[in-house]
Parts: sequence; C-alpha cells; structure tokens
Amino acid sequence: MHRNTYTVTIKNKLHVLWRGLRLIQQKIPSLLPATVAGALLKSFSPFITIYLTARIIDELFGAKSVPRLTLLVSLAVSLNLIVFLLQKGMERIRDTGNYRLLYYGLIEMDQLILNTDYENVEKPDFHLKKQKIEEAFQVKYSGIWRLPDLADLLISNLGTVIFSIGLAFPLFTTFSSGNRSFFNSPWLAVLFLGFILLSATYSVVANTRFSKAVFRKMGDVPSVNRAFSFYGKMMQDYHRGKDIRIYQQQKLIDKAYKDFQRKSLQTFGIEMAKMQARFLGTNAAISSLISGFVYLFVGMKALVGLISIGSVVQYVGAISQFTSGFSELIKSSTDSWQNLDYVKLYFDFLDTPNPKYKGTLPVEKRSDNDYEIEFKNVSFRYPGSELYALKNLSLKMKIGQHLAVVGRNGSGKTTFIKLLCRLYDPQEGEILLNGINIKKYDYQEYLNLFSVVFQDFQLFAFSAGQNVAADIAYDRKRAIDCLNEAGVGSRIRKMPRGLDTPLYKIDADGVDISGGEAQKIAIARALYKNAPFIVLDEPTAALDPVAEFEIYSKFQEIVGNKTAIYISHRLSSCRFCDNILVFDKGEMIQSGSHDELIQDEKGQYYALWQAQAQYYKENNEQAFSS
Ligand SMILES: Nc1ncnc2c1ncn2[C@@H]1O[C@H](COP(=O)(O)OP(=O)(O)OP(=O)(O)O)[C@@H](O)[C@H]1O
Repeated sequence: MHRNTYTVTIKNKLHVLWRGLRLIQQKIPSLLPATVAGALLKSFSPFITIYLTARIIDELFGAKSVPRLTLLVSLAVSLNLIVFLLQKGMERIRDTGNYRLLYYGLIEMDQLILNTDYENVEKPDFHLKKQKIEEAFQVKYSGIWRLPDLADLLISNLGTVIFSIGLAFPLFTTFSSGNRSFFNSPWLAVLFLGFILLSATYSVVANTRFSKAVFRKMGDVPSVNRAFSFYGKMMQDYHRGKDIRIYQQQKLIDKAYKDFQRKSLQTFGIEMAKMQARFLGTNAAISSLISGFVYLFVGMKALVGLISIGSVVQYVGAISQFTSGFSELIKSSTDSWQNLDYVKLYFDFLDTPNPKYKGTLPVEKRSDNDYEIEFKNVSFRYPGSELYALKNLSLKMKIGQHLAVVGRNGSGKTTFIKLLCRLYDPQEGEILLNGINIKKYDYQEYLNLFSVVFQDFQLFAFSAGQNVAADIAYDRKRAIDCLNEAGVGSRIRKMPRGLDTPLYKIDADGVDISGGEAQKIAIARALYKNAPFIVLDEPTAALDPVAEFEIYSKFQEIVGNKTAIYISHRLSSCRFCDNILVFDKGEMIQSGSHDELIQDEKGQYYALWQAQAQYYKENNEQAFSS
C-alpha cells in the first residue's frame, strides 16, 4: 500500500517534469539545449586545467622539452578560452530564455484569471493556489521557471562526477607489479574508496535532512508573506491615509507591524540561520577531513614513487572535484525533486476546470431588438452554500420592457442579474432566450446582449475614453456622447488630456474622480456598449439627488426600445417602470405595476413604500423645520 503510493508519487512527479520540459521546449526552443550545452561546458572546464597542469608539471620534472611544454601551455590557454567563450554564449541564450520563461509563466496565469469561468474567480481556493505559486517563486524562485536552472545544476554536477571519476580512475586501478609497499596495495585503494563513499553517503543524508527541514520551514513563509504584504499595502494605499490620520492609527499600526516583524524574524529568520550554520559547519568539517585523507593517500603514493608529481595534481584535483560535485549533485537532486511539487501546483492551477457548459448556437442579431428572456422555475445556491439565493423563480422579460427589481438586502436581486448574464448557471430550472436554453448559445455572443452597471462596478486605470469604450481604439464622438448622456461630459472635458486622461493616480498624470463621477462613467460605458438589455444595479447609489433625477428622467429617452432592468432601493424610481418584481428571501413574492402593487396593503411592496415615505417625510420635516 505504502509502496504503491510512493510509486504513484514518483510517476506523477516524473509526469509533471516531462510536461514542464515539453512546455519549455515548445515555448522557448533554445533554452533547454543552451542549458545542457552550458552545463556540460561548465563541468568540463576545470578538468582541462587539472589535466594539462599535471602534464606540464611532469614535463618540467621530466624531459623538459620546450616544444612539448609550449604545446601543452598553448593547449591549456586556448582550450580554456574556447570553453569560456562557448560557456558565455550559452549563458546569454539561457538568461534571455529564462527571462522569457518567467514572463510567459506569469502571463499564462493572468490569462487564466481573465478568462476562466466567473464561478472560479469567486472561489477563495483558486486565489490561494495562485498566491502559493507566487510566494514559492518570490521566496525560493521555485516552480516551472526553476526547471532550467536545476537542469543546469544536475547536468553540470553529474558531468563533474563523471569527469572526475574518469580522471581519478587510474589511481585505483593501476598498481606497480614489483612494489610490495603498503601504498601499492589494492586494499588501501578499497579502504580509501570506502571512506569516500561513507562520507558521500553522510552528505546525502545530511543534505536530504537539511532540504526537508528548509522545506518545512518554508511552509511558514506564505503566512509570513501574507502578513508582510498586508502591512505593506495598508501603508502604501493612499485611500487609507485619511482614516489613519483622523483616527490617529499610526501608533497602533506601527506597534502591530513591529511585533509581527520581531516574531517572524525570531521564528523564521533566526531559526533558519541556526539550521544553516549547523549544516554548513558539519559539511565544511567533513570536506576538510576528506581533503586531508586525499593528500595523505596521494602524497604517500608519490613519496614512495608509485605516481608522478604531475599525477598528484591530477588525482588531488579530480578527487576534490568529485567530492564537491557529488555533494552538489545530491543537493540539486533533492531541490529538483521538491521543486516538482511547485511545478505541479502551477499546472494544477492552469488546469482549473471550467464547469460552465459552452454552447455554440449563434445569437440572432436583430435590428428590432426583439429578444425575449424567460426564467422557468429557476433555483440557485452559491457553491458551498446550503441556502437558496433564488428559489423557484419564473418570469418573462419582453422587448422594450422597463423592469424594476426591489426587495430587502440579501433578497436575491443581484443574484438574479448574475444568472441572467450566465455568470452562474442555475442548479434547477432553466433560462430561455427566444425559447432556447441560454446554455446552448455561444457565451460571448450571448454576453453581447447585456450592458450591466453592477453595484460594485469597477473602472480601470486606463484613459477615460478607453474606460467608456472598453477598448484601446474607439469611436471618440460616441464616447463623448455617452459621457454627456450620463452627465459627466463636462468633467471629462476639463481633465488635462480630456478623453485621454488616465483615471486614478496610478499613472503620473492620472486624475482621481469622485464616487458619483465614477458611477456616471460606468453608466456611460453601459450606454456605449449599446446592448439590447441594459441592467442597472443600484445605478444612482453614489449620485446626488439632482444627478439622480436627471439620470432617471433621461433614462426613458436614452434606453429607448431596449429592455431595461433597474435594481433600486429607492422606490420612487420604480414609478418609471412598466413592471416591478418584488423579491424576498430569494423568492419573487409580488409583481405588477407601481399602481397595482400599491393597492395591496398587506404586500411587501406597500410596506417598503410606506416605510420609505415615512422616512423621507420625517427627515425632510426635520431638515426643513430647523
Ligand atoms: N458569492 C456568494 N457566495 C455565497 N453567498 C452569496 C454570494 N453572493 C451573495 N450571496 C448570498 O446570496 C443572497 C442573495 O444575495 P444578493 O447579492 O443577490 O442580494 P441583493 O438582493 O442583491 O442584496 P443587496 O440589496 O444587499 O444588494 C444573500 O444571502 C447573500 O449573502
């Protein structure tokens, strides 16, 4: 059972590795070949010096032939130069490739967020996964972008181990037949090899332990980072600056931040540093011990005349290359193995399923806007929620109708709009467009039917014109007309660059706008889209009473033959509508015109109307009497 899970883990990890390498090869074809070539050159280069220096020393202590010495020195210099230049060339290709990989990897995640089903965007898990990927990247550079670096380390260290074994091989296999000294005994070679293997094994164990401990400690990083970024954002966000000053929260924030820094430094930084010092100290002691033995073993062999002086340089060099190469190989292998967990996280995120059924039916383009939408026994619960946000809703929206949706907070009004636009699909019942289930239509085409100003609408730090047109290139006259209709044209004209002025101060010449102005720009955006259905969810919440009146009185004319849906808590605005739907706890409990509904004195609409009328009366009387 245990073994089985282990095999599955290995298989999964190898699959992730294969997928990662294939992806890199497809997107940046030069990166992996340059990495492999660079790694081989890197591992080969020290051996040129070791081998040729040994030969030069032998020549100096032996025949002293000047032409041979010249040849050896020129060979050493030119080979080193060639390898160095090739290595640098590969490094350049690798650096550019790595940069492109980083860019590609991050963009790919952002693309997913922009295009995935809306349902995913509202799930906290979805964002947590992305946060983990980004944190692993920021703190340890782990993830898909580290694959080439780790491949470089693995190949170069493996190369070092292989080349050093090749160069040190004769030391353990060549014996002088006439010499019966202890240093010529194969048993000494075996003993020495045993010692090297023992310390290498220790190095494997210590490395794995250390990597695991670091990995465990890294588990604390996301929460530490989250807190750091929380404090960072809190202090940088100039919108919070007002509250901080008015309530004099500087001391509170400063103390909380310092306490957190102290705690995280203690539990994370100091403990990690201690662990590292212990590990590095033991490693340094072992490698000095090995060096001592190597010098003793090789030196004694040379002393009793079994090997040449040049060979001392060759063997000592090769064995020390082997020990450092071997320990680095182990370290890079454990790092690579753990990095695959982050690569898997990256692919899991990219593989986030899109549950929405995607239809292909084109939406008929009608110049008469003759579209009818019907909700048939629609019920809906948000994912993970037991409660119905909408229950058994049935209604028809006919072309050109002006519809108001009213009800207390949380009664399901916005949810109704979300279902209408297919941001979510109902669990029960169906929604039909001209008699066909909306799921069967091509989603993008279906979305073209709607302009919505959500309660929590968002504008972006693009230019005012681009915000209105939701595009880079757009019809300037139409944008100005829509801004005028929404009552914010004169404000935009007064901005330093008119339509081209960036909104918000993220841009150096950006302009901050008021909440009401933002709402008017959002209305202009809805008008610019010119869709057959226009939905306004609390469209005048941030507007002053005069602007509100203007918008409502003009809307009749602006909206024209479009089907309009207003969600509003101000019942006075409902009088403009043909039909009013009253929602309560997810159900539609009343519908009809204002005049009809107001007749039902036991109904919810009457109660809401009376409550509002009473409130306005009392407040106005109070305001005007003082
Ligand atoms: N993303 C969500 N996940 C879970 N429950 C939600 C979500 N959004 C809304 N709800 C719940 O669904 C119910 C209906 O919410 P909805 O936003 O549709 O109400 P509303 O009538 O528009 O309210 P308001 O007048 O306050 O805007 C509420 O109980 C709300 O808490």
